[in-house]
Amino acid sequence: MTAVNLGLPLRSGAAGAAGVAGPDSPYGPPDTAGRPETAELVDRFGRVARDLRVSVTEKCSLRCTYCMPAEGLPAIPRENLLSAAEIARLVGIGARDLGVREVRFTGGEPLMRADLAEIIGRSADAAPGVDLSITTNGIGLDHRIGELVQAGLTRVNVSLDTIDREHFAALTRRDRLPAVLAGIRAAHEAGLSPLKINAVLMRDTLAGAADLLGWAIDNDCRLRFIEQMPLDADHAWARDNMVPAAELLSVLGTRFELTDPGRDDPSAPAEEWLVNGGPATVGIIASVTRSFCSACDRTRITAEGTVRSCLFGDDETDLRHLLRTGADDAEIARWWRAAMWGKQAGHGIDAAGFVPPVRSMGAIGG
Ligand SMILES: Nc1nc2c(ncn2[C@@H]2O[C@H](COP(=O)(O)OP(=O)(O)OP(=O)(O)O)[C@@H](O)[C@H]2O)c(=O)[nH]1
Ligand SMILES: C[S@@+](CC[C@H](N)C(=O)[O-])C[C@H]1O[C@@H](n2cnc3c(N)ncnc32)[C@H](O)[C@@H]1O
Ligand code: SF4
Ligand code: SF4
Repeated sequence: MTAVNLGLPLRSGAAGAAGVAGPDSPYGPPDTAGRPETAELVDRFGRVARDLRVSVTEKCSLRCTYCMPAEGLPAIPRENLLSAAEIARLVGIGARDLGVREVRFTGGEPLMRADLAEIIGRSADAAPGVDLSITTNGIGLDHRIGELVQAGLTRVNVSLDTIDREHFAALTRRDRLPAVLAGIRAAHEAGLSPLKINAVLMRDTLAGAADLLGWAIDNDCRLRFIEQMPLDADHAWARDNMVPAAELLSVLGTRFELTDPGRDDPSAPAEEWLVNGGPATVGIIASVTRSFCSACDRTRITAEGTVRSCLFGDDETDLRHLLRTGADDAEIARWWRAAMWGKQAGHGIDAAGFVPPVRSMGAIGG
């Protein structure tokens, strides 16, 4: 798709989207030739997106080396960020008109939005009965958990790569491990369950992986390791250097007995293993070596209000313009469906000539 600017900065902007299609584009809407007449978010490969991930900010309290540049992402101008009311309107359209069944708020760091409780509360009103969760680094969660749960938050995933304080500070460029642990404790005390922990698997974290799993089991957390993807802002990822799931399994196998209970949901990114016969588990999100793209059920909205059909797909479709120029819900739903019809088959990391997307993980929303 040719890059089309609708008031969003292209390539040079806050988060650097590559190509943005939208309603006043001279190129018109995304191509929908062959799309069946269905309300749902279907694509050319027969997949249906029902899991919505909404990025609410590019800001973050950490600078994880596998995600952000040391200086953070360029700030998105305030007027380009979706408001709480705009986010809730899209969540409502997704749930009511497009078949969305669960919504996850992410970022950047969602807790950096002072109005996160308002975002969740308005979304709960707009989409009653839909699961509303966050993926967070946990910093400050202890101070916010009450208002978030009251607003309608149903679940929390916290990212934590190591329980060694010095190692944490090196990986995240911030000495904030105690704050993350306080956030995890607060989520437990608030009764949010299951509490999942995401750890990015790297050469650097492999040695501490078994310790992290032992800690997670002792602290009633469901740990999942994520294969590192080429979505770091510094472009340091290298296929030859990444740790594949199989290597992790053999390392964990020296301390724990792992059994594979079989994958029950093919579109869930994590494959679960029973630890020492269960009930404890460890999950592995093998995005690179055992990709789940063929069963992908995700649709994404960026903090600036564009639909991003795939983590690795730079073509985006601008809904913010529609939201701000009086479009009705049916028109917004039509554009969203069109955007998803064009979703690519998969990440393509193993294809010859693979080029990472322009936006990094923190700018897309994990
Ligand atoms: N390749 C790929 N990876 C994804 C996708 N969604 C999530 N991931 C990876 O999985 C990690 C964990 O995602 P979470 O935000 O915890 O979401 P989840 O695993 O769907 O969460 P649960 O529903 O709680 O299991 C992300 O940080 C990504 O690294 C996706 O659509 N594609
Ligand atoms: C981008 S963060 C946003 C939410 C929040 N700041 C957090 O860290 O949970 C979402 C998830 O993406 C993961 N992530 C970031 N960069 C990644 C990469 N290059 N490969 C795999 N996962 C990555 C993080 O570990 C985190 O679990
Ligand atoms: S992974 Fe999350 S916490 Fe770490 S830099 Fe990226 S957005 Fe921030
Ligand atoms: S890389 Fe794209 S197609 Fe594959 S699972 Fe992620 S979002 Fe879905």
